[in-house]
Amino acid sequence: MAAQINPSILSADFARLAQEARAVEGADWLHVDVMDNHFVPNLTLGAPVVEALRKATDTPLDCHLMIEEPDRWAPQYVEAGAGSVTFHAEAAAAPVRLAREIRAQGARASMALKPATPIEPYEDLLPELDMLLVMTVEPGFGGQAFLDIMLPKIRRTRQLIDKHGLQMWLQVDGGVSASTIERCAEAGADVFVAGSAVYGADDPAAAVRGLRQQAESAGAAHHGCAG
Ligand SMILES: O=C(CO)[C@@H](O)[C@H](O)COP(=O)(O)O
Repeated sequence: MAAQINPSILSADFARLAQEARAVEGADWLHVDVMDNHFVPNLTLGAPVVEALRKATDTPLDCHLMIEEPDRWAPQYVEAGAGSVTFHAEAAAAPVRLAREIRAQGARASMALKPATPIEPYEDLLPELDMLLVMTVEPGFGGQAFLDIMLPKIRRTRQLIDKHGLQMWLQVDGGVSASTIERCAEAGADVFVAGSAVYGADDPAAAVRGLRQQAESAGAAHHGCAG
């Protein structure tokens, strides 16, 4: 399977969300950043907007919950139409139970790690997940500079996924652009969230195609990314 490019609607025009969602048709998933002003210092949208987006586009929704108490709230996002739900390791009270609940509802279960959170304590949890998200900026805002220091963590996460023979996806998010995507792909990522690099481009759909091509040339399609 090819590398996946997930445009982040955090960089879109929130007054024109439906059109902005359709502007990136051809993307693999639409990345929806849910922020509660507690887990991160920013506030975006909730389940009713996810439900509206679901009706506005055929692109599946990849919801990244940057919220406290994901154990309580994540199921609402599956009900609203998310095809993938990512909760944060730092916020989940019972990550195994939560991942199982998301999967039982019929969505893909994913867990995110903030830059300072190591992957190693979560090794035994990986089989419960469909995707692991390594944040490459501090969560909260689009348009930040990519943290190169996260590349070794991406590599170590890829090694753990391969060690266990898992088919799960490895997503990166934050500062992913034409200048950084190849480094992420070489390190082992196969799902790429890009906000400003897509919505800041004159032609967002062409930006998605360009990023995908770069990621695949750098090796992202060879990491065992399975649909
Ligand atoms: O989750 C986040 C930020 O917390 C990201 O999804 C950003 O929205 C990505 O934006 P760029 O760094 O690509 O501009």
